[in-house]
Amino acid sequence: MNTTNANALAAMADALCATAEEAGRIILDIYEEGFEVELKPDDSPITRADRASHVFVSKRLGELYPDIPLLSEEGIHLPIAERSRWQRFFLLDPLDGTKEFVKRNGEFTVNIALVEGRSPVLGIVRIPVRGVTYWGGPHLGAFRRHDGGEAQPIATAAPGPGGPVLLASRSHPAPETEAFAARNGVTRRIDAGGAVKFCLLAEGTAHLYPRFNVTWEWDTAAGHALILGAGGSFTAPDGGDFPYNKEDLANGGFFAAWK
Ligand SMILES: Nc1ncnc2c1ncn2[C@@H]1O[C@H](COP(=O)(O)O)[C@@H](OP(=O)(O)O)[C@H]1O
Ligand SMILES: [Mg+2]
Repeated sequence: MNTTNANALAAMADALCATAEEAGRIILDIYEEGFEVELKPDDSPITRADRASHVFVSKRLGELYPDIPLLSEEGIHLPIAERSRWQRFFLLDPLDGTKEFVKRNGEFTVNIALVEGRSPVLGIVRIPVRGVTYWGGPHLGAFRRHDGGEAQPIATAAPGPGGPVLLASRSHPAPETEAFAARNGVTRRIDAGGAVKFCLLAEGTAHLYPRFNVTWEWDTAAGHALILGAGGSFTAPDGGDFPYNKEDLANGGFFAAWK
C-alpha cells in the first residue's frame, strides 16, 4: 500500500485544521442563532449544525483531495464491499458531542481523521467554543494551537503524586467506569463530551480513558491518531489492535492512556 509521507501529512494537517476551524465557525453561528433538535432513527439527536458542518467539510475535502474518499457520520455509508477497496479515506464526525451542543455546555468538537489501511495516521480535533485545535499522528507528533497563537507540541504525561485522572463520557456514562476506578484506586475524574476527552489525554491533563460502551469509528479515529502522536497508547481492552473500516463501523470498548 502507498502510504502518505510525513511531509505530505504535515501539509495535509494544515489544510485539515483550517477546514475544521471553518466548520467550527459555521457551527458556532448556529449555536448562537438557535436550532431545533431532531432525532435520528437510533434516537440520537441531530441539528442543522451537524448537517451544515458535514456539507461544508465534505465539499472542501472533495475540492482539496478529490482522490480520497470520505466517510462521514452524516453522509452515505457505503457497504463494506466498496469500502474494503479503499487504501485510505477521511473519517469525519462533523459535530461530535451533539448532546453537549444541545445542552450548550461547549464540549463538542469537529473530528477529521485520515485512515490508511485499518489505522488512523492523522487526526484533527477542533473545540470551537474554546477556540483551540489539536492535531497529530503517529509519524507526526501532536500539537495544540489556540486561536491567534503558535502551534505548541504536546505529549501525554505520567500521573503526578495525586494519582491518575480518569476520563469518562458526560452524556453516556457506563457503570463499568466506577468499577474500573475503584479497582485501580483512581480518585480523580473528569467527565467531558465527545473528543474533548482525547485532547485532555494528549496534553497530559488526564491519564486514563477506559471506554466500555459503544462509540462509532468517526468518534474515535481523530483522537486515536492524536493520542498516538502524543506518545500515548490506544488499544482494544485486551491490549490488541483497534482497527477501522469495519463492516458495521461500530467500535467495541477501548483503552487509551499515557505511556
Ligand atoms: N446511547 C447513545 N446515544 C447516542 N450516542 C451515543 C450513545 N452511546 C454512545 N454514543 C456515541 O457517543 C458519542 C459522544 O461521545 P461521548 O459519549 O464520549 O460524549 C456520540 O457522538 P455524536 O455526538 O457525534 O453522535 C455517539 O456516537
Ligand atoms: Mg460523534
